[in-house]
Amino acid sequence: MSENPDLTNERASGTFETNAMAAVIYGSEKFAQRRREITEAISKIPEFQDSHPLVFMSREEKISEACRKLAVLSNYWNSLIDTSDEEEALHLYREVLGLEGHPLALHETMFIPSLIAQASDEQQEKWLGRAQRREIIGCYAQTEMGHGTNLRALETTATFDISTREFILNSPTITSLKWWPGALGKSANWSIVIANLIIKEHNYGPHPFMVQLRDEKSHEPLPGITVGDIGPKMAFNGADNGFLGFKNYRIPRENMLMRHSKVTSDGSYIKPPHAKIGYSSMVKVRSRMAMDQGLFLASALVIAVRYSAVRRQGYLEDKSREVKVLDYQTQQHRLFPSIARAYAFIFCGFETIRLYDQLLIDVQNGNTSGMADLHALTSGLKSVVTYQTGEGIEQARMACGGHGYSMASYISEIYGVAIGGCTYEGENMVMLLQLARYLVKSIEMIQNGKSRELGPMVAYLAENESEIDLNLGPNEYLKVFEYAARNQTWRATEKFQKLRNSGMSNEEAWNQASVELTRASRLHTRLYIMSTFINHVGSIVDQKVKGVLIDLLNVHVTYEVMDIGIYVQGLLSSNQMDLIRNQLYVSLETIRPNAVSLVDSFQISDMQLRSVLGRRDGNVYENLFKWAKSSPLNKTDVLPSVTQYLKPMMEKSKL
Ligand SMILES: CCCCCCCC/C=C\CCCCCCCCCCCCCC(=O)SCCNC(=O)CCNC(=O)[C@H](O)C(C)(C)COP(=O)(O)OP(=O)(O)OC[C@H]1O[C@@H](n2cnc3c(N)ncnc32)[C@H](O)[C@@H]1OP(=O)(O)O
Ligand SMILES: Cc1cc2nc3c(=O)[nH]c(=O)nc-3n(C[C@H](O)[C@H](O)[C@H](O)COP(=O)(O)OP(=O)(O)OC[C@H]3O[C@@H](n4cnc5c(N)ncnc54)[C@H](O)[C@@H]3O)c2cc1C
Repeated sequence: MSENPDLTNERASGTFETNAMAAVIYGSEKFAQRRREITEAISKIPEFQDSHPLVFMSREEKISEACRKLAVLSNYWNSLIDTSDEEEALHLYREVLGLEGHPLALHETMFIPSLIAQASDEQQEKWLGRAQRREIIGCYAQTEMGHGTNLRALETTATFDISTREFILNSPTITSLKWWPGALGKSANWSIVIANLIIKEHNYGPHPFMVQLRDEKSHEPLPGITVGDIGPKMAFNGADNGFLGFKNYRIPRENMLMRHSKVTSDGSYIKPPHAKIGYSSMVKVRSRMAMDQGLFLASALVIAVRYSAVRRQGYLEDKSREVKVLDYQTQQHRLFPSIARAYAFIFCGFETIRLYDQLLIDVQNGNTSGMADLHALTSGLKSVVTYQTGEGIEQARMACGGHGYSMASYISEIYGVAIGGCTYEGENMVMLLQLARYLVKSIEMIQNGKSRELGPMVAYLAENESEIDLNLGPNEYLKVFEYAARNQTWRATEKFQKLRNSGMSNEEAWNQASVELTRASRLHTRLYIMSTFINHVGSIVDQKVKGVLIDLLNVHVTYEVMDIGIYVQGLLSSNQMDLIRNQLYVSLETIRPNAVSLVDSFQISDMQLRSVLGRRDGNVYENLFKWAKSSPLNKTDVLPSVTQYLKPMMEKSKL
C-alpha cells in the first residue's frame, strides 16, 4: 500500500535531509549509516519478527518470545554488528528485542560493566570472556525487599571464614531477600551480589561478590539458594525480575570483586582509593539514561506527530476539509517542546557517556578526582530526564485522543518502561538530594572565599546577574536560567543553614529544607541541559540542519523559561514574560513544516515502534481495523463467558 499523502506532503515540506539530521542526532554520519544498515539487515531475517503482537501476549509468552529472539540473535551477532561497539550493540538490541525488557538486559547493562570496573585482572581473565560470549548469564543483585535507596542498611552478609578462606553468604531476615534484580528470577545463573563484608565481626559495608546461583548444566538453583520471579510489573514484563535468599552459601575468597577493595587470605582488609568506588555500575547506567530516555521520548513523539499529521478533526478557516490536528496551536504546544527536549536529552546523553568512559580510564589509572562531579551531574540528569520524559510521553498519548489510549498506539508501554527510570538507579527525589549536597558545598565554598576553586559547571553560582537584555537570543535565555538556578540554590542553602544555626540537627535541617533543595537541583540540571543543547547546535556544520535546530532551540529556550516563570519574577517584568510567550508561539509556527521530518530523523523503525498509529507509511485506519481483528477475543463470535454467565443471567432476568 502506498504512503498516506498527508505524510508525503509533510515530508515534502521539510527543509533539510533527515539523514543529515540523523548524523547529528547519533553523533556521526558513520554511526547513523550503521544504524540504517543494521535495521535493513534485520528486516530481512523473518525469525526476528514478533510471532504475533506482543501486546496480546501473556507474560510467559513475552519472556519466551524474548528468549527465542536472543537465541536467534546469537547466530547473527557477529555478522550484524561490530561487537566491540556498544552503541551498535544497543541499537541491535532495541530493534530486535524492543523495550519491554529481556533476560540479557542486566547482563549487558550492569553485570558485564561491573566486571569491567570492579574485577581484578585475574578475575576478568576468569569471567569476563565467558560473560561476553554469553556462556553464562549474569544479573546485578543489590536491592533488597526492605532497602533499595539506603545502601548502608542492606542486610545480606558475606562473612569471611579465615579457616577455609571462603565467604559465607546469608540473608538473615525476610527484608534481606534480594528483590527486583532483572533476569534473576528465572534466567541468570550468575550474579554480582552486593553484600556487607564482615571480617572478624567487623562490618566493612556493602561490597560486590561474584556468585553462582544455578547449576550451569541443569539450571537448577544451587543448594543454599532460594530464587524466583517477583511477579508482573507495570511494564518490563519481558524481563524476569527476581528474589534471592542465601542460607550459609559459601563462595571462595577469590569471588569478592577485588580491583579496588581487597581481602587477603589472612583476613586483612585493603581499602579502596575512594569510598564510593563500588557504586560505579550505577553511575555507568545513570550516565546512559539521558540518551535512553531521550530515545523513549522520541519514540512516543514519532507516533504522536505522524498520527497528528494524518488525523483530521474539526475546521480552521477552510470549511471544505477538516484540518490535520497537528495544525492546532494547542497540539503543537503539547508536542513540539517535547521534540526539543528529546533532542536535548540525546545530546546530553552523548556528553555523559563520554564523561563516564573517561572517568573509567582515570579511575583504572588511580585518579578518582572526577567521581564526585560525575555522580552529582548524573544524579540530577537522571532525575530530570526521567520525569520530563514521562510527562512528554503522557502528553503524546493524550495528543492521540482515544486511539492513544489503545495498546495499538503502544504509547502506554513506552510510558510504563520510561517511568521505571524515575525509580531504578536511585529514586528521583533521593538523587536530586545527592546533587543538592554538591550544590550546597559549592555555595559554602563561595561563602568561604573559595569561588575560584569552583568547577565550570557551578561557577555561575558565584556570579551576579540582575538585568537581562531582552533582545533575547539563546545565550540570554541561558542567563535567565542561571539567575533562576543561582537564586534558588542560594535560597535553599540559606534556609538549610539558618535552620541548622537555630540549633536543629544537620539531618533535620536538611529534611526541612529538602523540597527547596530538590527545586535547586532541578533548575541546575535544566540549565545544564539547555547549555549542552546550545553548545551542540553551535558546533553543527550542515547549515540547513543547523537552521532547523536553531528553530527547535528557540522552542526549547522560550518554553523552558515560561515553565519556570515563578523563579524569574525578580528578573523579568510581565511585559518581558509576554514577549517571551509570543516568541514561543512564533517558534511553534516556524517549526511546524519540519515537525514530521524532525521525528522521522530519529530513524526509529516500525519494527521497533510496534505502533499502528506511528507507522511510517501513515496508513493508520486500515491497519487499526486489522489489528483489532487480530485480538484473541475475536477468534470466535461467541465467547464461553457469554454462554456460561451472561446468557443464563439474561435468561433468568426474563422470567
Ligand atoms: C557486545 C554487547 C555490548 C552491549 C553493551 C551494552 C552496554 C550497555 C550499558 C548501559 C546501557 C543502559 C541502558 C539502560 C536501559 C534500561 C534497562 C533498564 C534496566 C534497569 C536497571 C536498574 C538497575 C538498578 O536499579 S540497580 C540498583 C540501583 N540502586 C540505586 O541506585 C541505589 C540508590 N542509592 C545510592 O546510590 C546510595 O545509597 C546513595 C548515593 C543515595 C547514598 O549513598 P551513601 O549512603 O553511601 O552515601 P551518602 O549519601 O552518605 O554520601 C556520602 C558521600 O558519597 C558521595 N557519593 C555517593 N555516591 C557516589 C558516587 N557514585 N560517586 C561519587 N561519590 C558518591 C556523596 O555525594 C557524598 O559526598 P559528600 O561529599 O557530600 O559527603
Ligand atoms: C524496573 C526496575 C528494575 C530494577 N532493577 C534492579 C536490578 O536489576 N537490580 C537491583 O539491585 N535493583 C533493581 N531495581 C530496584 C531499584 O533500584 C530500587 O527500587 C530503587 O533504587 C528505589 O529504591 P526503593 O525501592 O528502596 O525505594 P524507597 O527508598 O523505599 O522509596 C520510597 C519513597 O521514599 C523516599 N525516600 C527514600 N529515602 C529517602 C531519603 N533519604 N530522602 C528523601 N526521600 C527518601 C523516596 O523518594 C520514595 O518517594 C529495579 C527497580 C525497578 C522499578
